[in-house]
Amino acid sequence: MSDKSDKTSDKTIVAGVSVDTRHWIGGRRVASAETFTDVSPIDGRVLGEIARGGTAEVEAAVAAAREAFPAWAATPRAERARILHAIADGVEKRLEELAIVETNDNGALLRSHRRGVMPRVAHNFRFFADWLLTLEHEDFETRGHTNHVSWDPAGPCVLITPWNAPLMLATWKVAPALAAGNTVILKPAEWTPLTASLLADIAAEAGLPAGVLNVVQGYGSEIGDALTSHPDVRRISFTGSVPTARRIAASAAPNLTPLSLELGGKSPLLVFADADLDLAVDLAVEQYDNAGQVCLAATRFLVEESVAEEFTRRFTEKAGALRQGDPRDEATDIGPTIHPRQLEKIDGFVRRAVASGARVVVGGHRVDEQYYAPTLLTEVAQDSEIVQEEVFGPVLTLQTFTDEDEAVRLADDTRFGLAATLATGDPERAARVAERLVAGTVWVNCFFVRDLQAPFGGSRQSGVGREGGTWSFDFYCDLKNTVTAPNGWKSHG
Ligand SMILES: NC(=O)C1=CN([C@@H]2O[C@H](COP(=O)(O)OP(=O)(O)OC[C@H]3O[C@@H](n4cnc5c(N)ncnc54)[C@H](O)[C@@H]3O)[C@@H](O)[C@H]2O)C=CC1
Ligand SMILES: O=C(O)/C=C/C=C(\O)C(=O)O
Repeated sequence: MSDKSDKTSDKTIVAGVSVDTRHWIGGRRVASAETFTDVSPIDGRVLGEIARGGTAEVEAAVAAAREAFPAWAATPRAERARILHAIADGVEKRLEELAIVETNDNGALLRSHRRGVMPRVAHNFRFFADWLLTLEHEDFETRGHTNHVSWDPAGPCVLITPWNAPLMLATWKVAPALAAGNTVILKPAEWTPLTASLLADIAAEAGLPAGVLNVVQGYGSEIGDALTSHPDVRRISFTGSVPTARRIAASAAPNLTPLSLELGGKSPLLVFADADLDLAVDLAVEQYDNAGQVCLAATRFLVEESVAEEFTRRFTEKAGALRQGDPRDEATDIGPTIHPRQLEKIDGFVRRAVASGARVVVGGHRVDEQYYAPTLLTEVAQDSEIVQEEVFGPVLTLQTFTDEDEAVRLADDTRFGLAATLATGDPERAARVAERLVAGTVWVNCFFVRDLQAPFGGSRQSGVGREGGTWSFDFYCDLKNTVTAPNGWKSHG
């Protein structure tokens, strides 16, 4: 680790935007002796050489977060909220830059970043700033004693985030952690390190004190183990894969550091014969969003047998009209996968499925080493790998069912439980089925309607805990109940 805070060579220019490639620790830019290469999934072009952190950078970042904690925790809520709104202002001011850098870094559609994702980044800060100010628990009495519940800041929080929606998912965690009065060490995914660095600039410009937000860059376990096993870390929030979550849980276990885990899914889309079939097909085609690299994606279509043929016909027609290509082009519907390694993984899933009897209805092949054709497979067994495991690419399966019980049985028969989507014209059926499904979120005749007030997370191996609204504050705070004797002085109740 070395301090090279004056060197302009520690910046890279991405689509005309200057991005610092060093860590952000204690309000200073910090370089590492080693770097890693960040490439664009659009065309494999090198975007920059990024500081490759390890134990020394983690020690420095945790120390900075620990030092900054008491003052930030003591900062009045209204002032914390004001600074979070100023960060949101900064995000909105630089929205176009953030959108173009993110698209170059993770390959998701520029039009989505401009119009959907980056506005949500700003909203994450505004929402949690405002929610903080409403956070009250009514005092209540126990045999004349008053119970007062408070949300106390917990301390330094480690936030580890993935590449599929880098800044959106990072700020989902950063905003409530900061609002709660904690300090943060953010580690973005090594495939998408850039917008986290821009966030550090924006936060500093907004007046966030040094050390309150730290950004460390580096490879998964190379830097991750030091972060997650650190005894001074009070919370760990992680979004990513199940194997990494297991490793993080093991690393955090000796300190009993509380964890929030938002993991993968294998969510179903249930289409009943009484559904509006055009709506069902629209919902189905949406599952190719972000080239299928969305944890919430309903990747398993379960369609009532009597409408399966017509559903498949309409889906095939609609999917065939999708335009795959450069995500910077406004006309593109599906961009690249994040990395050739991810594409290899996707292709492996499809080849193994076909070898074991799956029939390709749509796609089923790579376009080149970055782009995978949107794919639909049918004639897949419930216990097959392609039905049970998360692919995280534009690969969907279709199975049929004959009645509601079978639909629910198939829907619930994986180790995941993140989300489920229903298409039905019968509100009573919707209520009945929703109640029986194991899922953190159920959408009825809609998809991806998200509200930060709602609890968000997964059941079974899709996660541990919920974030969103008050649930975020429950996680990022040490809840305390202060019991006061009648008249404020009598003891033992
Ligand atoms: N939101 C989601 O549900 C996501 C799910 N995935 C799933 O995971 C699969 C693999 O993708 P990866 O990028 O390899 O996911 P991953 O779970 O390995 O990476 C996510 C984050 O964890 C970090 N990380 C990795 N090892 C760590 C460790 N030992 N300690 C602390 N942090 C660590 C990474 O650097 C990254 O920031 C995907 O194919 C997909 O199935 C991936 C990204 C997001
Ligand atoms: O957009 C959201 O609210 C949540 C998105 C979550 C994912 O896409 C993910 O973790 O993969």
